[in-house]
Amino acid sequence: MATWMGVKSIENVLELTGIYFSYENQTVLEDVSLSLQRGEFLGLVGPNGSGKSTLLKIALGSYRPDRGEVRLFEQPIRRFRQWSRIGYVSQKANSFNLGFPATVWEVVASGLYGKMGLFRRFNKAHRIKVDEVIEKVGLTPYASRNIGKLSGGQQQRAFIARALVSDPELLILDEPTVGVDAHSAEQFYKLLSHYHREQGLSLILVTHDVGAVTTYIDRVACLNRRIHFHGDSQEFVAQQQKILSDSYGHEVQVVEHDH
Ligand SMILES: Nc1ncnc2c1ncn2[C@@H]1O[C@H](COP(=O)(O)OP(=O)(O)OP(=O)(O)O)[C@@H](O)[C@H]1O
Repeated sequence: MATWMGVKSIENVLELTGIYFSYENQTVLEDVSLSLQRGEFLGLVGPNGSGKSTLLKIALGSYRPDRGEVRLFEQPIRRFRQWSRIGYVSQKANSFNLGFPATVWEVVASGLYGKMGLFRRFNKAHRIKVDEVIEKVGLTPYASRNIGKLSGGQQQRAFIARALVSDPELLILDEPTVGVDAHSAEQFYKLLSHYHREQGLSLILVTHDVGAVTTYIDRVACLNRRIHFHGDSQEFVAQQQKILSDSYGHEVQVVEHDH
């Protein structure tokens, strides 16, 4: 973290400024600015097709915006090289190829490749790390099982473990609880909350589960082509019907989590 005369300045792990993006002739993002400070847990909500996944892909450098600037860990994205500081779990993890011949352990261990260089030889410390993360996500009994033989929720936990095994500072999750039952989703939010609180992990969670947003998350951004709200989750809760009807264009029923 940058310091000047002993005063800690706040570090943005992600900063998007004035982003515009179109697919062929469809404008998907218009003047979107959003930032995430170190240690923040941001929920990104918005209706289907509102540009959430596109925005994440821009943040991760997969797409280049038509206009605007992306900064990661205070560096312009074109100069950023430390990709192992960022973990990403895409929506596609939900539709993983069930025939893929790898065990849970191997899938999780593959998350270390980025840090290991060319020869990819696991030493004892690597193996301990993989075992630890598998235990944290509650998959120890399934470690040697083929990933395709797990339930959707268990597979999802394996993909989170793969993203966490390299100790990222920022974790980006695109709708990780789709197709996961309510109890598993709750466990999953608790796990994220643990990493957030205990290890200061910065998180962006794309979700349609507005109830989770209000329970576990510090800040909320509501996107529908433009940012319709960006602020504290308390403030979001206080005004959520208005914010959601502005951005979704209709009344939204909010399911409260029971805490
Ligand atoms: N590769 C693509 N080519 C053309 N159009 C696309 C492409 N990907 C997404 N779109 C369109 O861009 C818009 C934004 O899509 P995006 O996936 O970013 O939305 P989203 O908010 O993540 O949606 P959801 O909540 O349904 O996952 C949608 O209208 C979508 O149809």
